[in-house]
Amino acid sequence: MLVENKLAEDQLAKVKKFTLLRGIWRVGNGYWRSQEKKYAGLLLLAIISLTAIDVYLQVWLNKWRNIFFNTLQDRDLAAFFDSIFLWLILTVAALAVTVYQRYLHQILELKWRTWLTERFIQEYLHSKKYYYMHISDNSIDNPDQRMSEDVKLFIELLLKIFIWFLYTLGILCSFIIILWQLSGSFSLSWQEWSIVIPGDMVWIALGYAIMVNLIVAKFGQSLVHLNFQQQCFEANFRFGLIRLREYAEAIALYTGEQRERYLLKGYLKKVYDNLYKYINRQKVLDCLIFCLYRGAEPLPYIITVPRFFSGQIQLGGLMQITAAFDRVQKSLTFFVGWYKELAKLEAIVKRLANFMDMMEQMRLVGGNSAIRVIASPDMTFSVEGLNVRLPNGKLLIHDFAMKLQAGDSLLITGPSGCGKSMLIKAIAGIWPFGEGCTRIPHNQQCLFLPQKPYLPEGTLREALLYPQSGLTCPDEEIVAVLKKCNLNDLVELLDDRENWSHILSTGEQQRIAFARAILQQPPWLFLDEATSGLDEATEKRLYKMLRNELKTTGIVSVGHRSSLLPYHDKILTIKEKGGWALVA
Ligand SMILES: Nc1ncnc2c1ncn2[C@@H]1O[C@H](COP(=O)(O)OP(=O)(O)OP(=O)(O)O)[C@@H](O)[C@H]1O
Repeated sequence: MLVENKLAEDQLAKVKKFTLLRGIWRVGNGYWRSQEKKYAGLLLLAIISLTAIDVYLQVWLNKWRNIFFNTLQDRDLAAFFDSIFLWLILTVAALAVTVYQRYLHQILELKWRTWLTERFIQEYLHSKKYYYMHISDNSIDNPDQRMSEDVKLFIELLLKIFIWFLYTLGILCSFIIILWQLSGSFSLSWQEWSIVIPGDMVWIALGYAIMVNLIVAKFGQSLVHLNFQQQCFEANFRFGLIRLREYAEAIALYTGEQRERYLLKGYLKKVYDNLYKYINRQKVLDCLIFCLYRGAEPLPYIITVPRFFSGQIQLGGLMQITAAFDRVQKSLTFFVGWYKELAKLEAIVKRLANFMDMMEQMRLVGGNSAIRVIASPDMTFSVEGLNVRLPNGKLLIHDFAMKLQAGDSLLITGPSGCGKSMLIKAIAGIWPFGEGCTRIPHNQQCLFLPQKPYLPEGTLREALLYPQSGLTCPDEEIVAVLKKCNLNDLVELLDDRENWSHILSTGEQQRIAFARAILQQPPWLFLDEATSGLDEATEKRLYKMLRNELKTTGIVSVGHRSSLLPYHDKILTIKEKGGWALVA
């Protein structure tokens, strides 16, 4: 279909244009413009201030090294104990700063995560996007994982990297100044030209860090892609396990264990293969990082020791220089240590941005649907020029039209797979693929009873009144309806909390759906093979009850059995090649 192809192209173009910063902004900026922005801003400010204090304490600890080692060299016991006391004060201060910085960091993480997850859930449920994603051809994998795991990791990693970046920047700026002050100089001469360059240690640290960053960036690039794939494979494997649990009974009845093992093995193999590649790549990177870090350790000693031996600096100075060099060098190679985390963040941001794009596209699928759903000027339910299509554009039903008054009933029949379920969904206004117009009486509730009813977790009473959360109904009325639907055994269980869709038989669930319809008295009722699990006598009884209890309700049913004919005054037969015939 044209809309779908266009959406797929847009999707591809967006993935190609993806950059990490743009992706982070897209996923994360909403929170900082939300109602919580002031509180979040204060928290962030407190965290940044504590980070700055931490940097300040580190600078002091560096100065302390100079003092401490000089007391050793001078064999000055009183000064030695003074320096130990200073160390104690600095350590206690560092402890308080670290603990509170971490505490506030976690609070911010929690608030942001809750906000963002709620936002995703709200968006996902809005305009039936969850449903369009479910029926679309080019949808994304595992939206559930994206809303739970990916959102959590996104915020965890982003805040961690941001705070570390600030901390490292603070350390870098402070220690570059210290190192510059403590450094010696070197001279370059060529023919009669000679130039003295101060800050030898700073230049060496800088040169070394550039080299390390370039090497690691080259080797680490493939980790981003492997990480992205890993998240998908892990999610697919988890989804396979969930399906096994969900369809446990059917699989057991088919004795499909071997086939399931084969499928799960397939998912697991992908997880294993990709992780194996990742681990191998990581091994090379770890080896490189280790060599590059260790390689830098003797550098400051080698360069500074001549000044120490010649008496230009004391032992404390030597120790302070090496510590400062270590700090500067490590800060400059920040990217190296965080490459793994950045790779992970990039993969997660891609998945979340991709999910947001898909939700946007699903909004368009709903909003741009050429099946217009408009309010009917009177109490009639009508359809005009309706073409029903598959998501790929294939036409199933051509130019359908009908008009129903309140209390009318229509039965849709036809061979299996001809498009009856899609037609009833299109009439009810939830199938977006096709063209035409559906007029639904303004503000009138349409209740849909599918072949497999949905019973939410909770009490049986809540399941009966679903989706009306605020609806209350006297017990006598509920009991009477349950009895009419031949569900006497459930009367005692009204307030029991169970996973009803696992406990009740398909026929019982279908009878619950009928009870729901009687209790809620909707003006329009759609039944898609809603009695397929029932014997003919029960089906007859329930339809009779529907007609008696819901006299003004318009009913549209899909069904195969001829026993349904007497309960409907119009019969629609779907024929081959999109044809149809309506008999009143
Ligand atoms: N989300 C979907 N994406 C692509 N094709 C679909 C989708 N849902 C259903 N189909 C296909 O559309 C066709 C019509 O499906 P539909 O469920 O409307 O048939 P039906 O007439 O109700 O069949 P039955 O009587 O067996 O329930 C089928 O060939 C089905 O495979």
